[in-house]
Amino acid sequence: MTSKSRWKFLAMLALVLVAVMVWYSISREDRYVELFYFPITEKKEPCSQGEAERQASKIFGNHSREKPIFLQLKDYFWVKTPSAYELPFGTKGSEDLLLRVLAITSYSVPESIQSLECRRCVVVGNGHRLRNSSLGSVINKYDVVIRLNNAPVAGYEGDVGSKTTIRLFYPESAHFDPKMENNPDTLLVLVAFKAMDFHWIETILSDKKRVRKGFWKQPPLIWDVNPKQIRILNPFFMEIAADKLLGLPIQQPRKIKQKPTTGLLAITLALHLCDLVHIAGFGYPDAYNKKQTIHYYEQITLKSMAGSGHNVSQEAVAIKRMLEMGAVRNLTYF
Ligand SMILES: CC(=O)N[C@H]1[C@H]([C@H](O)[C@H](O)CO)O[C@](OP(=O)(O)OC[C@H]2O[C@@H](n3ccc(N)nc3=O)[C@H](O)[C@@H]2O)(C(=O)O)C[C@@H]1O
Ligand SMILES: CC(=O)N[C@@H]1[C@@H](O)[C@H](O[C@@H]2O[C@H](CO)[C@H](O)[C@H](O)[C@H]2O)[C@@H](CO)O[C@H]1O
Repeated sequence: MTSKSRWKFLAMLALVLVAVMVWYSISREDRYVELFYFPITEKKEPCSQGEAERQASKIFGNHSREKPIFLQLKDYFWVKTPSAYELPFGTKGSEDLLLRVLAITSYSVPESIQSLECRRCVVVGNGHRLRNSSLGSVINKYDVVIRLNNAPVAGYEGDVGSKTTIRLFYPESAHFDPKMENNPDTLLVLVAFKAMDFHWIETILSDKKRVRKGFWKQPPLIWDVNPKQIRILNPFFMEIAADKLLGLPIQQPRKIKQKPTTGLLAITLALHLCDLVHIAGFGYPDAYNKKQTIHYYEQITLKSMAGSGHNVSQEAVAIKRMLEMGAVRNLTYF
């Protein structure tokens, strides 16, 4: 081989190598390397009482832990607790509807959670990263498993587990067959975004005439749940997720409503309820990755989220910050 053709050969080799590297990085779900991933052991994680509280106080301030997780009748019946903001950041203007809902639901944190010496929690996001993760048995080992919206477990147990301690939802995200996707004692926690969300749960639980208008997607008209399972999330957590994690304005013009995703809200909640907070299934593809499906259970892309009022890149920054400071740990990659 002459020296000229040797150089040609080496240049070709380098080109092929670069092409393979580019192909590899594009074929990945997105361009993040496996940052903030920790290997999973079969043992229960060591749990330090008060750890999440210490971390939460750094992010949300010292007094956020004093807030009740769920709204209580006594705060709206005898004493009319004033709220500075309207839904979804407060209850201002929705008190009457809320009062009727609180009269037929409950607010207690179940004894099974109260009695734990140290609360190990995992928040399971709906992200595609859970697919083929085989994390099911790991997820089932946590004391509290928090799930979101209509994310299924049936048929996905190997990847996402089958235990659901808490599920956050709103009418448009309620699963039509709640018995199939939850356990008999799962707490179904309503995240209210508008007064109609209180009205919907009232009509369901009291079997009153359903209202079809006022929702961006038709919620269930019949919903087979036990009222004892229902809780109403304190909108305070939506307020601090928006303010302290995303720096969003709380008072916004009616049309442009920026708000945290339900997953970010769930992490905020977990940092107030738990001693240890792990997450799994969080992280969106990059915006240019238009064909990548976002859920572990259905084929939809980022396009479906246009008009949702979420800024997923800003949320990724907030989650990375929490991972870096050790407030939460990640079972999948980010
Ligand atoms: C069309 C639409 O409005 N989609 C919204 C859906 C939809 O309403 C429900 O799935 C019910 O069908 O709900 C949302 O979210 P969604 O139900 O998709 O996902 C729940 C939470 O998981 C985290 N997630 C999800 C996918 C992904 N690739 N990475 C993630 O990190 C997010 O934190 C997300 O909140 C929602 O409530 O936040 C936000 C989505 O914008
Ligand atoms: C004013 C109004 O109803 N806006 C709707 C948004 O709330 C809704 O976003 C969705 O609103 C939900 C609350 O109802 C959750 O925040 C969810 O994460 C978010 O995606 C989008 C969905 O495509 O449709 C608009 O018409």
